[in-house]
Amino acid sequence: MLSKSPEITAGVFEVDHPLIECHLSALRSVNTTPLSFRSHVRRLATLLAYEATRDLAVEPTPVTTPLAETEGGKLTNRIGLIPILRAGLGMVDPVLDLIPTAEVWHLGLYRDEDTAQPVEYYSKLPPGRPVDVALVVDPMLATGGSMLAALETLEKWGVKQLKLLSIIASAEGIEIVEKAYPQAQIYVCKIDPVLNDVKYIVPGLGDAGDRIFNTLG
Ligand SMILES: O=P(O)(O)OC[C@H]1O[C@H](OP(=O)(O)OP(=O)(O)O)[C@H](O)[C@@H]1O
Ligand SMILES: O=c1cc[nH]c(=O)[nH]1
Ligand SMILES: [Mg+2]
Repeated sequence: MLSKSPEITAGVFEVDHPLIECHLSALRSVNTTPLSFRSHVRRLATLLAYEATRDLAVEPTPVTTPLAETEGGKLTNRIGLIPILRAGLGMVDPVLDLIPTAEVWHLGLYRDEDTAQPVEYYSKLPPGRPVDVALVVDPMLATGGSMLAALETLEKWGVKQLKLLSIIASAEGIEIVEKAYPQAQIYVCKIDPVLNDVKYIVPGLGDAGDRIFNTLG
């Protein structure tokens, strides 16, 4: 009999792994083309998702192999994959490859360039039918404003378990989100030390959405 209900620990997890280190370096580089930028985002999202899904509940399920009956496992809960548009879209396919049964619910938020405040422009969550576990994906967590706005929407929807996946977060953004949502699990590849005067993460990687979609101008 499988016994797979690992303990759920809230907090911030900076995932330390040689492959993350290498792909993140390539992602940061100003010389990385949009084509490789997208592929490094996908690889990093896969590695983050592997860590972030470690404690998902699994229930036993019978499997018939060509040779015998055996016992396998299947995910117990409804999993929602929540990309914050636009940049979060770059992390959807790799996570969906790992969890093909996940429901994808998009949240449209952009950061006003002058105020750095989040502006919501898309949300179509069906009232009364929240997922059990939300994996919120956005490569960048800078001031934390966009993530906080997304979490507020998901909390109102009724989601109980919140898992946030960002490739780079700023130290101050993470502190703000952790304080507001101490029950959330936050998975990041790297916590960078500062925001500059226009609230970009330094050293960071620039504007993730523009680099994914080749809209730097
Ligand atoms: O923590 P914050 O200070 O809120 O900043 C982070 C947000 O900014 C970026 O999105 P952006 O507003 O550039 O939109 P885009 O994905 O459409 O480019 C990023 O992908 C986050 O959503
Ligand atoms: O450094 C940052 C901050 C916000 N959004 C980004 O894409 N990058
Ligand atoms: Mg952007």
